[in-house]
Amino acid sequence: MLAAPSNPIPQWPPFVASAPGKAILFGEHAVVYGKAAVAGSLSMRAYALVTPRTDGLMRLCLPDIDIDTTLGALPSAAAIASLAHPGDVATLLSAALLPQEGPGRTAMLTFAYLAGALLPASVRQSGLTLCVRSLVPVGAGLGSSAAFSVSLAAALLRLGGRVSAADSAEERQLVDQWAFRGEQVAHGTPSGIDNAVATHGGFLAYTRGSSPRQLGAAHPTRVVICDTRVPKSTRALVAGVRALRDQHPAAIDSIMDAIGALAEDAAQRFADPSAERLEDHLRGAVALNHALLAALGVSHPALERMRVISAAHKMPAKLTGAGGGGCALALVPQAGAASEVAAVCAELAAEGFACYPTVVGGAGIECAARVGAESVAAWVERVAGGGCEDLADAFAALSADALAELAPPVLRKLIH
Ligand SMILES: Nc1ncnc2c1ncn2[C@@H]1O[C@H](COP(=O)(O)OP(=O)(O)OP(=O)(O)O)[C@@H](O)[C@H]1O
Ligand SMILES: C[C@@](O)(CCO)CC(=O)[O-]
Repeated sequence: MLAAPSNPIPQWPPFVASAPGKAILFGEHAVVYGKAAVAGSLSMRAYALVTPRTDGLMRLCLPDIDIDTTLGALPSAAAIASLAHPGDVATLLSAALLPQEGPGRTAMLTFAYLAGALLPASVRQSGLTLCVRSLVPVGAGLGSSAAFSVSLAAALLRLGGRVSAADSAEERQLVDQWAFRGEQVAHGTPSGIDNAVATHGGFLAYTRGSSPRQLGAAHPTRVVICDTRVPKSTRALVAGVRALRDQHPAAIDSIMDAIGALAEDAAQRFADPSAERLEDHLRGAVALNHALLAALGVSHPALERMRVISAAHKMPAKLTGAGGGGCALALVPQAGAASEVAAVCAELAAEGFACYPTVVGGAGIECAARVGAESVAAWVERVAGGGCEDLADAFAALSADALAELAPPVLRKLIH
């Protein structure tokens, strides 16, 4: 068990912990079976604003999923430590407090687990408001749950005095470990790749059970992420692949080996100083990886339609995440014109898909009580137009464009 909370911050100003979504470039599903996967962080991020209270309440304000609620007593750290699996946290809470099912239930359980384990007594007594806003679409295969868990774990660890800016290797490792437990609450048996990318940022090669490896010079890669808006369940898709493997073990294991080989090869090539050579390689490998995933039964007609459209614009694409709907990513040639990206997005939008032209390979977790020269509180008040009674309410109402201003400066340079 990880060490108990220590050295709490006695008085604290509002601060924001933010973590990115992820796109898996190679290796989804095979990673569950011990193969390598390569993933990168997105410029789309979750932002958790934490503000102090004095009434002892825990307010959880999650406007993206229509939750604004106040939790009474949290489970004790000892009760959390005694659980056989983080997902059992529901047994420590009153059923009347929780929605029966859905994103709200999962998010509240994740919060109860991490806050119960990590919040020091002083903050439990005084209370807090947590408001999470995210530009990562929920449940689309872009790691919204990991972005949520990582920003939450970092915020709570900071309140316990165990993390400050979350910028050292030690602090990041701690955030990653706790965020993984948050992911276990949400997903049962996740591989850990999503929380590793959301914590460390850049590009990572990951094999279950080993520490993630940061990759090479990591040329930031232009992509179009396309959300087919077809709902999917990661848990059900992973279970479906397992059932297929039970029926055809040798064949499915060969597919897993092939996917793993593509990921390993790509991981090596990320060290290539030539962005052109890397791009050439990735374009072929992406198409091949998608074909193998389709053989596992995790594609969907909407994903195939997306691939046809993007291929016509010379942008090879693959599903990213669990598949079964959700998202695909198309590689944009580094020399591709903005008009070509706009054209492919317009065609995809005409199919009812949501498009996000973005960059893979940006920053990981960040924790800060300042935005440039301003305090977080002053920044929220100014951007919200001033006169806010409640900082969390103002934050909840900010536009997506305003939120994007909170992205780390390095990332903002890449996006614009
Ligand atoms: N903006 C948010 N506010 C609150 N909770 C969130 C938010 N975004 C994600 N979550 C939490 O994450 C869960 C979504 O997890 P899910 O695995 O379905 O999607 P994903 O992480 O986007 O996809 P994948 O795991 O395939 O990448 C939600 O049910 C909720 O608990
Ligand atoms: C499908 C999967 O490989 C990726 C989901 O983003 C599941 C996992 O790794 O936990």
